[in-house]
Amino acid sequence: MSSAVRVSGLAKRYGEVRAVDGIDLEIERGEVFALLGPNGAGKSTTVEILEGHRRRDAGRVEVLGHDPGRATRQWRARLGIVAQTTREAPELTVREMVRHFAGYYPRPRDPDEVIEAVGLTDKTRTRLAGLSGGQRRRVDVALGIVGDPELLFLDEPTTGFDPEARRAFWELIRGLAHDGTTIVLTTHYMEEAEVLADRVAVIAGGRILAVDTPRELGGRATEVAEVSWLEPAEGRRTLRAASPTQVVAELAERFGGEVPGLTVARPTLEDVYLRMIGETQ
Ligand SMILES: Nc1ncnc2c1ncn2[C@@H]1O[C@H](COP(=O)(O)OP(=O)(O)OP(=O)(O)O)[C@@H](O)[C@H]1O
Repeated sequence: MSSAVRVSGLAKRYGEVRAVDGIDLEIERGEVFALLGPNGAGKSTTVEILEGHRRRDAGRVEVLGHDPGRATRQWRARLGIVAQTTREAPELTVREMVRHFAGYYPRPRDPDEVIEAVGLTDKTRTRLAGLSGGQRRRVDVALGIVGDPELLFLDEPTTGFDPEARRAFWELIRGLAHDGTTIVLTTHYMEEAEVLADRVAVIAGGRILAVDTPRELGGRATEVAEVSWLEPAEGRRTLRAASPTQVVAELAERFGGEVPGLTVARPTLEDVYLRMIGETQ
């Protein structure tokens, strides 16, 4: 099967600012792909070009087999977009808004099922103006998926969510991915990328610094680990170890069982990400 997204040599300038400066990218169908990068890195510009909402200066772009620069209605109907929250139509109820959007698509999902999927069943008859910020964001997600898209763009989808709502949202996205929806996600939450993404791309200054699985980005999986434990009468000891399992086995033997306060840690996704970004500055 062809890729969902194929990009080569993509470039976009705003005056002197090179917002996107030669990006190559390939996203498989069914993949959850996260774009990570600091403010102003070029993520939104890239995504807007993929969505057909912004013109590019150079490069080849194919999204679901078509050039977004020549978007048709049929092609657009195959995409779902959850951009930043709009404050449109505050007088409509949740159900009215979702039904209204369903009408734009040739084969929409059932609006009430979508409302249930985003956890707003008890707010079905509430006007948008009466929702909290996190609830409004869930409506945005409902509008993005009601067309049953093949490819879903999520721009910082869980900003303003409480932890429970965020976890419920992750379940929802995992369900969509499981059913074959390709998902392109931008986020500033490393945990979100770690939980959801099959692969992440780190972008800074309009360029891609690395593309890998969250687990392996920047050599995370093989990097030296830190083994730490509580040594009686001494306090916490920490050892850097290329073979942490060996160190733990030796400790277990010496303590004759449970090692007090034992932790084994490798760099988090955030550690690796910050190091990559730091090296570009
Ligand atoms: N319409 C515009 N006109 C002029 N400059 C722009 C415009 N949109 C973006 N830029 C600039 O292009 C660069 C990339 O911006 P972009 O919005 O793509 O970054 P981003 O990675 O999405 O950032 P954030 O995480 O803050 O959303 C920035 O330097 C920004 O100031």
